[in-house]
Amino acid sequence: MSSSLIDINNLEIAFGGGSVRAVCGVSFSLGQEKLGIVGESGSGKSTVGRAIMRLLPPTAMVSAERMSFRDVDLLKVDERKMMTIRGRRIGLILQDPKYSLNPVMRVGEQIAETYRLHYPKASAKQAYRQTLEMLDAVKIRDVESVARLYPHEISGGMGQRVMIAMMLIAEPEVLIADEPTSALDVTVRLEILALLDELVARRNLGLIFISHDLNLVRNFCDRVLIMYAGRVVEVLEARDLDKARHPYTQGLLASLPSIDDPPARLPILKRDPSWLDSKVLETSR
Ligand SMILES: Nc1ncnc2c1ncn2[C@@H]1O[C@H](COP(=O)(O)OP(=O)(O)OP(=O)(O)O)[C@@H](O)[C@H]1O
Repeated sequence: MSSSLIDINNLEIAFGGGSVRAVCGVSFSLGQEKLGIVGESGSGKSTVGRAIMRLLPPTAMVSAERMSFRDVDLLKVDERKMMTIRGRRIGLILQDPKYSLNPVMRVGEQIAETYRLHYPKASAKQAYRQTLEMLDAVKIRDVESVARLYPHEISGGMGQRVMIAMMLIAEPEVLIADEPTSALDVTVRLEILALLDELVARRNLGLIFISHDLNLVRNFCDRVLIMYAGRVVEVLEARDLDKARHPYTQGLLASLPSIDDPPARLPILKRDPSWLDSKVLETSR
């Protein structure tokens, strides 16, 4: 068995009876690391994440030479077994906690309910104690007061902390975070990133961090996968991004605005049809 948490080889995903090729020949593996997947809107990042969680609609046509989590074949596993993996061994964090929290239930009750779902033998008192502990683990102060609030009474950053707390209850091995900080302002974003960073390190998790923000990913992740039109065009250690060889990655880097040296005009990203057939450029680890 390989030491990877997730192993994907030649993943193809199409919609519309094959007319929309959303993901074409994507291969990568994830260890206990922070792997960023970066690309523009529509490049297929979220589709890859949802395929791993087996959350694509039935109309999606999915094939791969391999798509596994540990020793589980994600191409063949049935829905019953998948329910023991999804949200338990692989956690998902989405952009906006507003849509994931129940608006008419207090935050603490929602966490306690999740706890009792995972640990059905736990008493109400135990679940409440764990709820406060989870809120504390995601660095919320005055946990008892926060537990009594409704989702509309908490800020976006606090909502994201609550979602992370709920997801940690099951002690997952892999986290997939799809634009988890895009709805947050800059300071709160940094706090949530620091929290994720600490949790990944302390719990030895593997993190797939999906984002359109190359600057953020280069500072936060260990390794970066650049996607263009459903394909992985380049894989790099985050610290080596300046050595990117693919013209698309180079174009993305050149279009990042700089505070120190603002260009008079940001360059327009040029695209080349030959990129659709080019080999993945990979810097060896
Ligand atoms: N359920 C679906 N039915 C049809 N096409 C879909 C479906 N889901 C995704 N697609 C198509 O697959 C392609 C990839 O979409 P995806 O959402 O993965 O891109 P993305 O890189 O995550 O973009 P964004 O950053 O905007 O979320 C797009 O062309 C999209 O329109």
